[in-house]
Amino acid sequence: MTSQIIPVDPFDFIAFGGTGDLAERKLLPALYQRQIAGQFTEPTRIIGASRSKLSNKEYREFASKAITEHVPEKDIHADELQKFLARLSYVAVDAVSGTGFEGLRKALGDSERIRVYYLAVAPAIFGDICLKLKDHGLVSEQARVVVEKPIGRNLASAQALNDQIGQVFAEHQIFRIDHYLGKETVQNLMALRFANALYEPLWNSAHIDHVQITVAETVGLEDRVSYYDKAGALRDMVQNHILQLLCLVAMEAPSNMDADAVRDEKLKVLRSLSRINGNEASKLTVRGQYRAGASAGGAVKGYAEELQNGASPTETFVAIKAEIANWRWAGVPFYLRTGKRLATKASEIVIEFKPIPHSIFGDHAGMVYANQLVIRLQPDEGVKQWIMIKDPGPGGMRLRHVPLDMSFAQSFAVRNPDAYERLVMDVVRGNQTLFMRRDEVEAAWRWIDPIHEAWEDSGQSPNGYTAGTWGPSGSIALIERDGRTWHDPQ
Ligand SMILES: NC(=O)C1=CN([C@@H]2O[C@H](COP(=O)(O)OP(=O)(O)OC[C@H]3O[C@@H](n4cnc5c(N)ncnc54)[C@H](OP(=O)(O)O)[C@@H]3O)[C@@H](O)[C@H]2O)C=CC1
Ligand SMILES: O=C1O[C@H](COP(=O)(O)O)[C@@H](O)[C@H](O)[C@H]1O
Repeated sequence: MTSQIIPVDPFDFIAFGGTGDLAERKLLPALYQRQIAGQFTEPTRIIGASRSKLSNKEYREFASKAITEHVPEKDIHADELQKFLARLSYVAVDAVSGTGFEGLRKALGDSERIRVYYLAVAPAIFGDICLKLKDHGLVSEQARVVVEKPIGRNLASAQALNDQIGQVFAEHQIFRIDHYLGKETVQNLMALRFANALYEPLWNSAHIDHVQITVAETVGLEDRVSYYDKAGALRDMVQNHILQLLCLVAMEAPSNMDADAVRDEKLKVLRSLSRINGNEASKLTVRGQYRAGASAGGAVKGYAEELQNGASPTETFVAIKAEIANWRWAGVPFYLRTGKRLATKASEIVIEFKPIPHSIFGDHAGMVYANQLVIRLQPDEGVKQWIMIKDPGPGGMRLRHVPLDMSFAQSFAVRNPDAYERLVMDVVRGNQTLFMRRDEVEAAWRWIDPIHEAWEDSGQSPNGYTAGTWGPSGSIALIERDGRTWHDPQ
């Protein structure tokens, strides 16, 4: 099966932070993949911009290495790589002092082409870059700016950051990226819900018992100590990725796929989340921090040991029982959990339907399990609808719980593009459907901030958990005291 590639108009892609980790591991490989997929039209250019004094040749060497290391070998073709490198140039700029912006203006010239300013830099300098772009006359109507998470560390700082960016770019030019929205199965969740008549009549509190969202990672701190220790799992993963997933599960059908139609519906969900205040935080949330243990077959250090400077109150795991106070979802818990150094790397959404009201099969037929819809985001993207069937063959009526399995890799022989590939092309097209609007980001912080405040006020530390497990025992208690169980991804 082939997928249809729709070429985009020629564009200039300016990667601020073009020498950083994100550019190396994600942006340059994603742009290369879109080129070999045939999505570029000419003349498309990519300009790296950061403080290091590099020549064009040296930046091309950096990009060549990034692509060789982060693109699968089968996709590396010498002629395509040369063609890609020929698009690249580099300008040394310092966003704080402002040096180099004149050079950037010269490199861009007077073209009317689409300009994508991708801010792959620390949020502290987003405002500086935007203002300097404006001062140098580099913000045309065709310009877009892409900002990475985290947008702030609480509501006040997010508002300040949004104000700074908003002084220079109009909201329709601002692309707040959440790479989870570019994942294939996340978009498929919308197709599943809104392109099928089957689920919608059941998609409410009359038929759904609860929802689980698990985003589990096996990695630890990696080399992101300075960022992660100030952020923690709630800010790093829940405020953005997990709440976005929750929105897509819980939102009403938008009237169409236009950006604002979709974002209006997500915003209503965020605003309907029941606040978790001081007293409730100890009952409805669990924090953890990994201790030494085993991961991917080897011994790994605990978080505090990795930090080197000792103890830290930062959580590397969080589980939350969330409620959405509206007609569709009242009384349906959404259990959310994410953590580093867990038993496996996997992300899943589980929709558990209510059990049948009465079993007619008697004691010998075996258990009757509730139907579950399991949406697997990664790895092995796909959807499984668990149902009860009769165990095949003679010997009476015995029941079995089996999945109707739609694994995308098996069903479709097409390459599954990385989230950044899809999202970067959407920026060029000017399609904001899969990007967060200012009010969404701020509504998410309004829900997150009281949880943080409650944790700080409690003076308690996160509970320890052994690396390579499913988090602290309190997380299991959080769901089991409601008579339910976590569905641990395999
Ligand atoms: N890495 C990842 O996987 C993810 C990153 N993000 C976000 O992306 C952004 C970038 O992260 P990451 O790539 O990891 O960070 P890095 O620290 O690896 O890179 C930062 C980049 O910014 C440049 N830079 C720093 N100061 C200035 C300045 N004053 N003027 C111009 N350029 C500057 C650096 O180059 P130089 O020193 O040469 O100036 C470098 O290229 C952050 O906001 C991060 O939170 C979000 C999700 C995932
Ligand atoms: O944004 C982030 O996401 C990654 C996990 O992304 P995934 O696509 O590998 O699931 C996480 O490791 C990182 O801490 C966070 O900043």
